[in-house]
Amino acid sequence: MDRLEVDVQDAFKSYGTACVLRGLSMAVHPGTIYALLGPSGCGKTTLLNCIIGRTSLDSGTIRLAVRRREDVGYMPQSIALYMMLNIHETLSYYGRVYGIEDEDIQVQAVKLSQLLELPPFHRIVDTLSGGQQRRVSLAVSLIHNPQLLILDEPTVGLDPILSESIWQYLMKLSTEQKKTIIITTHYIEEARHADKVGLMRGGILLCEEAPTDLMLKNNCDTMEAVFLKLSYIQEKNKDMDPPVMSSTNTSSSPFQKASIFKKSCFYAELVKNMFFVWRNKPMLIFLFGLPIVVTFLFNICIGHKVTGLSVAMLNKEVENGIADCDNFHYHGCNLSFPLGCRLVKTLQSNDVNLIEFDDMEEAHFAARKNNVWGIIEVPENYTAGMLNRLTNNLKTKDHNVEASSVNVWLDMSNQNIGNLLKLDIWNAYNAYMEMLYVDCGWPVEATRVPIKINKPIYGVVVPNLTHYASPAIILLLIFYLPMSYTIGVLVQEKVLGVLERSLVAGVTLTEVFLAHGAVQIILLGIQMSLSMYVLYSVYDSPFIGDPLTTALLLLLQGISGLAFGFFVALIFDEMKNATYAALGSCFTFFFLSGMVWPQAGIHYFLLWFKWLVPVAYSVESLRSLTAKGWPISHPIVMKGFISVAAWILAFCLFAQIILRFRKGSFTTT
Ligand SMILES: Nc1ncnc2c1ncn2[C@@H]1O[C@H](COP(=O)(O)OP(=O)(O)OP(=O)(O)O)[C@@H](O)[C@H]1O
Repeated sequence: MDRLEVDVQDAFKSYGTACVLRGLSMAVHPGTIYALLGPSGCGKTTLLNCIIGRTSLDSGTIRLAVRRREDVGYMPQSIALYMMLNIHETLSYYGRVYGIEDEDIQVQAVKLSQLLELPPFHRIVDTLSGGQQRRVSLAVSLIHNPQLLILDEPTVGLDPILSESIWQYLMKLSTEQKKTIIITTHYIEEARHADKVGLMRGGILLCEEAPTDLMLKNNCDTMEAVFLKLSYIQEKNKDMDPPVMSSTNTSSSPFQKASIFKKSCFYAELVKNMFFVWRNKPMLIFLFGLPIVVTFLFNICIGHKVTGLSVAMLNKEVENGIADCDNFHYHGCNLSFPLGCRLVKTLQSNDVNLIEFDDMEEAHFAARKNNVWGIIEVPENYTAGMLNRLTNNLKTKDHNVEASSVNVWLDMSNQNIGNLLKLDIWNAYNAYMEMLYVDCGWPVEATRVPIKINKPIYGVVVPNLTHYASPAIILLLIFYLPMSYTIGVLVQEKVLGVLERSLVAGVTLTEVFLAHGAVQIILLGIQMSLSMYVLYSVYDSPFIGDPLTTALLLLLQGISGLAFGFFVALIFDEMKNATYAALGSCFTFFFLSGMVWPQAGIHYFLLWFKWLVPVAYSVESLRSLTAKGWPISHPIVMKGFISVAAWILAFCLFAQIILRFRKGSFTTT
């Protein structure tokens, strides 16, 4: 029996309930061109996918004379090229994936360029015409001079002259170099050039013969006529003896198991990723610009004193309201100066915009119209009441308590503004009272609340929200930037079919992840430095910890973002779904990270699930590192490191599980 280059026996393959290959057998001899013809949807691509190991058969066997992926050249139906690379980089990438030395790639690239009339090497693939891209795609499948060539519709959309020249080249390859070529095409007449034609319909081969023999046997002048005749016969007999799948006859991968890490593939991926980043200038600006813009905006917009808030003022103890306050001498133990005016002056010096009202009804109306954030009413006998209260202390009568109380109504619909105003009013009261006590030579301590807040153990006397939230903002940034970049790049590679093409060529997902990770770590280092510079140097967020430990925690957090992005990219094949997943997780992580509100205030039920958030423990850890200067051995800091490391491992494990579930959908068997 003749040795076969490709031998397919009783192949069955279904997608769900649709049976695409139904007991198909096919024999391809070495050094020949085999044209696989058939209508759209008859299963040609599925058959080729099974041959090259992109997916596996449900039943049946595929035997190849070649055992290594490097001996197969595959051109998919879609263009499946990296659009950002130029022609030379594209050919070099695939050449390296196949383990060819750079000098040999150069020689072969020049040869293919002449044969296929490729545009100049420096041209970026994205700028080429459809026909030019198809020729580059064909050159990619030939760059390593493979023994077996599998071409899925290489001539589709090409002009007849170019199609003819490609056929001539393929014929030369098979006759002179004894290469075996399997080619699918919709252009049935083109198949006359092949040594053997397989007419496929409804998942089976109607016949397998030399084109001239086929036409002779069927008494037809054209291949089209043969195909029509055989299709008609099959249609008539379709109910007779449908092929039955043998459950015992299962297929295994036709290729030798390759190692999961090859230096050449890693290097090819690494160089390709670097070119990708370098070519994509807008993306680069975004990647480096975003940390700067976010950290600057964060510091500019958050945690600052709110000034200029308007408040309605009804000062009933002076006849002409606030204007009268200017008529009194403010300083000294001047008890004829109405104390309400002291409150007014202190509030004004604190940038509260007091708007005078004579009538309480009007003041409320202004609050309802959102013109003021609250109303302050100083009673008619405020000063007398207050002095009486100060003098009589415990013996103060109720009417004096009433007279010495300033009434305040606040619009608390905005918690922050309401609380800030409340604080302004408390502070103004305390300030004017203290000043009065000093001016009159009374003991100042007597007016203070008898609780002494001493120098803080950590942090500053007046902490600010920016300092509190900065560890969360930097960690979330460092998590999300690599995550979104990874999702963007990998899902795009999947959509374009380039990831599959690389996997078919022998690249493993481990190499993809490591090469991608290596480039990401460089980007991450720059992003981290930029964010830290803005937060800790330009804006002076508290930093008394060890910079190296801090950088290590941030780096690990970045890698966990990268692993999460990889995991999401494996699950979703469409960009929009991956984006939804990223956005959904972003909001969840944002709230549970304790950025807006301390984690201790989160509902206890959710607190049980805090460990499910990859940034939850690291935020506390980073805060302790930077603001408290605790070492890595401190349990709180250590928890952050353990949590991030565990998440990296967990995401890698989840990715493995996804790969097992999705085996055959975009990974090679
Ligand atoms: N991953 C998949 N999941 C579900 N159905 C699929 C999948 N891939 C292919 N099919 C279905 O299998 C059938 C055969 O598809 P295939 O791509 O092999 O046909 P084809 O002969 O190559 O068609 P064409 O000439 O148009 O490329 C089609 O009905 C297609 O919808």
